[in-house]
Amino acid sequence: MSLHHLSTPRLTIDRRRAEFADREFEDRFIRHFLPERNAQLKASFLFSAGFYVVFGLTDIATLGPTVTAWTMVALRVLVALAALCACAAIARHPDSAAVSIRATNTVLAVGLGVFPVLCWYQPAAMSWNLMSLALILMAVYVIFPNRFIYAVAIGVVTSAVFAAMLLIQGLLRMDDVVALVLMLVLGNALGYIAARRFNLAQREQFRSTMLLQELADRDPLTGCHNRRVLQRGLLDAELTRTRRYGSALSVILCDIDHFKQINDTYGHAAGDQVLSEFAGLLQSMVREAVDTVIRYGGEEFLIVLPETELAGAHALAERIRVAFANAATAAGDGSFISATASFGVAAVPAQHPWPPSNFEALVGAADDQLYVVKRGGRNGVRGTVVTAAPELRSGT
Ligand SMILES: Nc1nc2c(ncn2[C@@H]2O[C@H](COP(=O)(O)OP(=O)(O)OP(=O)(O)O)[C@@H](O)[C@H]2O)c(=O)[nH]1
Repeated sequence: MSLHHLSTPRLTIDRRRAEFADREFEDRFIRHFLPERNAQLKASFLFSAGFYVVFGLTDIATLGPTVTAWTMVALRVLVALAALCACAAIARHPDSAAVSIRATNTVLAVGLGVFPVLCWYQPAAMSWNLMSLALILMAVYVIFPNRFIYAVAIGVVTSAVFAAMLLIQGLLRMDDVVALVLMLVLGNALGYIAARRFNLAQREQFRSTMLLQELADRDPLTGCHNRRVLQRGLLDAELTRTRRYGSALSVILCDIDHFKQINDTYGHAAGDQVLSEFAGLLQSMVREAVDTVIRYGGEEFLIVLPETELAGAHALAERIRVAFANAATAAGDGSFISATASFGVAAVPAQHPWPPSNFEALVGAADDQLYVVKRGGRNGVRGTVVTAAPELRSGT
């Protein structure tokens, strides 16, 4: 789950390609719909495999039980096998968008590569076969989920191959050839329009959903993320990464000191101003697109620092502490408000043998450190490495 601002360029849809201009965001979109897409693909593969094989009966009926007819049936079975292998690949790699797209293109390439061979040997049925192709083209564009540009490339190349075949065979009258080629053009044009509209509409809907989610995940006063991102599993996902790859992870819990006094002295609006300047300072001092600042409580913020050891997190907290203590917020009446903040740091070191299994343990450890700083006079930083057993924690 990525939590970084959805900037306008990331959300731009390249209307020519009918996908997001930003590759990473497009991948996110594809991953979002991958389970649905794979289910549709499997159903389409199985349906087309059955259909392809059943139509072998027409080969036998047209050509009789000849070697050519049986070769055609064998080719049809080959296509069905390719479709079954694609289903198996998708089932084995349900999380891989690349496998899903490769499986689609392989089945389409095998199926549409075999089809001209079948048609070549049944010249008498060419008109019917070309009409079937026009319908198959619609499936290529709208039934098999694929990247729009791949669907267009497959549709156009297949149609060109058939047009060339008609001309090379030279069995049909020129006016029939023109009518059939026009039908293929129409099939491609309708498929193109339908697929483009569908791909654009799906992306526009996804963009709206992401923007709404972004709004719901943000605190309106400070622009920081709110606690919903923790409920949605941000920190748990980071902990999973830590467990899987042995990478370090730190959190800083920080709280403005005597904030109630600021409110009482200067008023709630000035308090809000101090809060949003503190949040702005936090956001400006962390790594963009890597760290996450969350408004954890009223005047309490949680900073999540992936791949950061205790020393690095402690140093960052200290830099923020000094910067905030030296800053002043302009109150509405022309006076300036100075404030300090306290920081509790908790870190899971790289290759930790027992990283915590949930974020509460990590945040709880940072909270304990923050509490000690508050009790010790505030305006300070204290950190700990999180161990499996709370009693083994060591303060720094
Ligand atoms: N202006 C403003 N005040 C808030 C907001 N959210 C919480 N507060 C206030 O923040 C204050 C927090 O007070 P306390 O929890 O007593 O903590 P404190 O005064 O900062 O004292 P220490 O944390 O012990 O240093 C309360 O008065 C809340 O009303 C907010 O969004 N805006």
